[in-house]
Amino acid sequence: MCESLKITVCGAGAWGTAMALHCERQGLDTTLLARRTEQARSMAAERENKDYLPGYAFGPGLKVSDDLAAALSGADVIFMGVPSYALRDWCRRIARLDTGVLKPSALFVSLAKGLELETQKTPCEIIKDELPTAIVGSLSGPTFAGEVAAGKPTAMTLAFGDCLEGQIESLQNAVSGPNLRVYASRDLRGVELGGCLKNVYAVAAGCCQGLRLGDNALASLLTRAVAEMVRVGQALGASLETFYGLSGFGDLVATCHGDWSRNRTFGEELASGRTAAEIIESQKTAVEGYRTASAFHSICRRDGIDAPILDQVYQICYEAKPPMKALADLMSRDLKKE
Ligand SMILES: NC(=O)C1=CN([C@@H]2O[C@H](COP(=O)(O)OP(=O)(O)OC[C@H]3O[C@@H](n4cnc5c(N)ncnc54)[C@H](O)[C@@H]3O)[C@@H](O)[C@H]2O)C=CC1
Ligand SMILES: O=C(CO)COP(=O)(O)O
Repeated sequence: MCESLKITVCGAGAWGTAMALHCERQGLDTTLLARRTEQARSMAAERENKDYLPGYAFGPGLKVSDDLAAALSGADVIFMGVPSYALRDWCRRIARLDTGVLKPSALFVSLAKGLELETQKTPCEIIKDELPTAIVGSLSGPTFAGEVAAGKPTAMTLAFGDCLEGQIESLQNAVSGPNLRVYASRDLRGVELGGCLKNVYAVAAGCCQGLRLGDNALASLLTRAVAEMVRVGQALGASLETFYGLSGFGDLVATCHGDWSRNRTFGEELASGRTAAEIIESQKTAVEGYRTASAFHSICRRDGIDAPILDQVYQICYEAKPPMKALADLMSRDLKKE
């Protein structure tokens, strides 16, 4: 059953590439689909993604393409490995394909961890907007691309709201192997929100580390971030337990500590005095926490959700508030019960 699954990974950034490498090693019929022809050509020639994930050779069975229709034709599982801000464009291109290219039973699995700035929608909501009949889910957790590409042990959560139990199980089995263990969840909203929220808290953690505030400060920040994550997530319809799982607490810990994290590094650079816009403009890799902080800020203001850490990250990113002043404001709020 697993060996017959046809997988297409849309987006040849670091994470899409790592997932494609993993699926190929699982023996799945896997195609990595790039948006740009020149990138597809260089990956096919070099058998490596030198732009976004250098140093990890493609397995012999991994196919590379820039042909949307050919790559998606007959696919059982379509991983959307693109940043949230590029997802709607990808979905619109897919929606324009001829009828019959996509299998009606195809599963669309988002790998993205960010909210759309303008609509404040999650990646799966964006996919549903553009492809209303698609069956959508999310695969999330503490999963730095380089470690998955290297085959280091990893665990993650696969969430679907509306597909058949057998379909989830089949994908869970197909993707799980000796180095990757996939848990299943029905709380799609919680899994998506956890992945989006942790990227904003990773920016705060980076500020904390950049300012050399110490281990006590970082531990306190992460603990209060979990409390805030639960409060925001529950207000938006997610289940509490999900935030204590791999896609919530698990990814928060990884992203706030890991040297790999672009969001955490972005926070460190903010602490060094650079402005958010300047840092974002100077790099081509995704820092989802930047736009996502603004999207959550709008949601929390609209719905009256108390989220002081998100609010301070927003002010640092968009109102040029010095991180040290943000810390002072967090510390001087009214005292509370834990
Ligand atoms: N890198 C990682 O370790 C992990 C990343 N993720 C998530 O996966 C998603 C993709 O991230 P990465 O693969 O790391 O990205 P990346 O930073 O490696 O690459 C950016 C990708 O976005 C594409 N892109 C940039 N601007 C675009 C635009 N305007 N229109 C269309 N495409 C554009 C680039 O061509 C490239 O494929 C993000 O939501 C990220 O949070 C999730 C888990 C792990
Ligand atoms: O989501 C990730 C790890 O799980 C990657 O985090 P960054 O986008 O901060 O690098």
